[in-house]
Amino acid sequence: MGNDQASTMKPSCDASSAGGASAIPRSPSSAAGKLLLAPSGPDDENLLVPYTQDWTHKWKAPQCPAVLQPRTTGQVAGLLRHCYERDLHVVPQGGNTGLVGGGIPLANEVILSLANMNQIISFDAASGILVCEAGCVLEELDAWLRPYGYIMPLDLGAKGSCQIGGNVSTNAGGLRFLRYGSLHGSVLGLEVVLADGRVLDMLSTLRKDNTGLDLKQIFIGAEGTLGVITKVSLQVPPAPAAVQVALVGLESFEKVREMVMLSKRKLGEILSAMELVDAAAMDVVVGKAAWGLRNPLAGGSGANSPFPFYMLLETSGSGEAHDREKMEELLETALDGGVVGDGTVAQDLAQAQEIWKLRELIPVAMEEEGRVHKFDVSLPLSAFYALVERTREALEEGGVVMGEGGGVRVVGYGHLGDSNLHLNVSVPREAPDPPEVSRVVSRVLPWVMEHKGSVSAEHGLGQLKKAYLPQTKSKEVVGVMRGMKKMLDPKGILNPGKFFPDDA
Ligand SMILES: O=C(O)CC[C@@H](O)C(=O)O
Ligand SMILES: [Zn+2]
Repeated sequence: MGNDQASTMKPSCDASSAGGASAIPRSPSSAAGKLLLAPSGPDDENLLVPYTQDWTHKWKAPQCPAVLQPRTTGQVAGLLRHCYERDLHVVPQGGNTGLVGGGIPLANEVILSLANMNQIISFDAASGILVCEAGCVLEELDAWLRPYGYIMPLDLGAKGSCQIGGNVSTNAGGLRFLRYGSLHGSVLGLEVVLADGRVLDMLSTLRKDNTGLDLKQIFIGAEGTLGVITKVSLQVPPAPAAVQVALVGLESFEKVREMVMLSKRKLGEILSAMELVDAAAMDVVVGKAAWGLRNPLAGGSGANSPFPFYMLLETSGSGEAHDREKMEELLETALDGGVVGDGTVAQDLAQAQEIWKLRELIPVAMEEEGRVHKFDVSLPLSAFYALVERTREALEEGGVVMGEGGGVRVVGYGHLGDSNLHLNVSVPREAPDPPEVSRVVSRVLPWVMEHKGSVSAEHGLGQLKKAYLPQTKSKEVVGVMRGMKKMLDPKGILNPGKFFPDDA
């Protein structure tokens, strides 16, 4: 592509061959040309399943008459106007990769899929400003930008399926957050269709614009309750010329905290990711023999995971030799000072990808273990891992059978650099949760609140956590949020029963 200003192009990359694609299933591309998917007989029974259920099998729409698949903003507006006039409820849906049930109907809502709106509208290679439709798949956008020397400012395990409109609607965080920050900063503009079909053109491509309220911000993270995002304008960062990836093993969480400080000090502005994997999480991923992954720090010990903690460190900079030297110097200092027990720096891209897989595939590996209670929380580093230990201890004290082979597994991992912990508790799928498990998992989020954390760091509220909104925000704040909902969607047709608690 020779032009600086690309226009109306479909991302050409095949995500399944783009490398590093996760095993999170791709949502099927909708049948070309059709604007509506609706079962018309028994043969069509499973037609809507990819839209009405999520990949973790936790959320399932009891009844969904149809999936709407518009191709243009005008069609989205027309469909919403139609639904608004008839009081039909609508669930906007991107790649259906969310983890809190935000994109799955609760009753008989229709689904409005943005998958067919997947065109790149423009890209300015000098400023790095991308404008595209909401249904573009994240990984395809990233691959499309690479030849221009740019990347997407966010990266998630679900990149092969998730769509940029869904990312923005849920204010998704992910693996590059530490470096490029929140979508509240990267998104420059949005086009949004309101419940009654009015189109809000806020598709600015300016980095600076102090005229009036920055209205687009209220739609970022609103989970489709205030309007449907149809187009997105983004500031995308230059692709780093040099990337280093290291994995270190540590003997205690106290050492992890020391390493966080040391890494920040030694790597400074080139530090781009700092992820935590505990031994239990490492065991689960390496234990999937068919995946052929190995812990590079396992040595000859025979154990999958000789250390209780691992940190994945990544730098993104512009000088290969300089960045490598910095990473090696960090490891040397950390080893000499007894902060880490062992460490390795990836020698090439393949090794770097292998290390990243050990982290990115944890949610997929846990899904194979059973039904997973997922907790996505922010906690001060002083309380960070205590939550995992406390959960494990409480289950053990309650006599719950733990470990592999049908037991309950508790793993802790996440975006350490952002103080974002993912605590996953898997239970065997076949049986309902033992009462002791239910009791312990019900105590997790109250504990997080007691320790001044957030009950949803990056996954949103959806159905799963909507009850927590009034517990984490004041009455006045929730009141203003409700007022905005009333003003923009007075009939409450958009994503009903999500985000807002039933009784607030
Ligand atoms: O499944 C989870 O609990 C976390 C998923 C995702 O946010 C991740 O960081 O891998
Ligand atoms: Zn995450």
